[in-house]
Amino acid sequence: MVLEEVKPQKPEGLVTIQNADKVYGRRKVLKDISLTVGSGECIALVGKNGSGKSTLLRLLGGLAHPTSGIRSVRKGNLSTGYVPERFPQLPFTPREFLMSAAAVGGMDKPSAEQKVSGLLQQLDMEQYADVRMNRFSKGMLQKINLIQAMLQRPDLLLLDEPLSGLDVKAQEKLLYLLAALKRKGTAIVMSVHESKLIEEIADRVLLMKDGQVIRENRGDQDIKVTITRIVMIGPDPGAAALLAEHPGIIHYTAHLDTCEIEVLSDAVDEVLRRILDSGGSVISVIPAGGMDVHLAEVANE
Ligand SMILES: Nc1ncnc2c1ncn2[C@@H]1O[C@H](COP(=O)(O)OP(=O)(O)OP(=O)(O)O)[C@@H](O)[C@H]1O
Repeated sequence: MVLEEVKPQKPEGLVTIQNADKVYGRRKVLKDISLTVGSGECIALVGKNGSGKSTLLRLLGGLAHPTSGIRSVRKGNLSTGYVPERFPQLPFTPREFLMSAAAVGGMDKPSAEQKVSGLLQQLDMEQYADVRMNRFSKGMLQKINLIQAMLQRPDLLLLDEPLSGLDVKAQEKLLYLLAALKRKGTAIVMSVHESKLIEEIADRVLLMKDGQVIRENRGDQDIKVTITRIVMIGPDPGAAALLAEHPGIIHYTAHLDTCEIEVLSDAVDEVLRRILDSGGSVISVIPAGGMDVHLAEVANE
């Protein structure tokens, strides 16, 4: 018996960017980016503030054009949903806003009403459907932001920090909605730094630094990408700036007395060593699972 070799199916390319640069003024904020997004795949973009994640999302969505290089999309219609990082406080109600977004997208009124109500309900926003959004909190605005992008079951969903402002319950619901969309074939590209979202739905993780993709991890390569949060005191500003350059660090937030950094877990040992070598002290290390390991407690055992 001859067994036919079954080749794994490559997802259909929805959008491709080839050797793209993006220049703003005299600054090259994206450098030689090449990326194909296949249908139904989920790509997470991680990297420090200013590394180019939002710009790449806008390029993929055709909301910004590459200064050089090419963006091409598959033949036919490509419907795209985009969740920007910040959503304005508009003087409309969610129902007014979402119904007009649906109409602009060509949805008929009965389907739009059904979809809008369903999504508002799923994200616990039904009771605010007719309240003006200029009184909404950041999390409430983010939910409306997400609903407008998911309304028409887009082929490509671009999410800029989708969990930002959402409480734990809303995050869980969003994860569920995104996983369902992905199963139905929607491609998702998201700028993200929560390991929960990465672990549950990302097929590929691209680490960006200074406008370049410096590393790519694929789920099928069995490389687990998890993020660990380290809270520390110090070190002095010079050493802190050097530390922040470490490619494993994807987020660096300085508070009044402490610094909080998010680190790819495989770089944690090296980063901890650097913190201690440069005179900083570590207050806590919080691995992806959310278990808070207090070093002071460990030291006292
Ligand atoms: N419209 C613009 N005009 C000028 N500079 C811009 C513009 N958009 C982005 N930039 C610059 O491009 C660089 C990359 O910005 P981008 O927002 O893509 O980074 P990011 O990784 O998404 O950061 P963050 O995590 O803070 O959102 C930054 O230095 C930013 O100031």
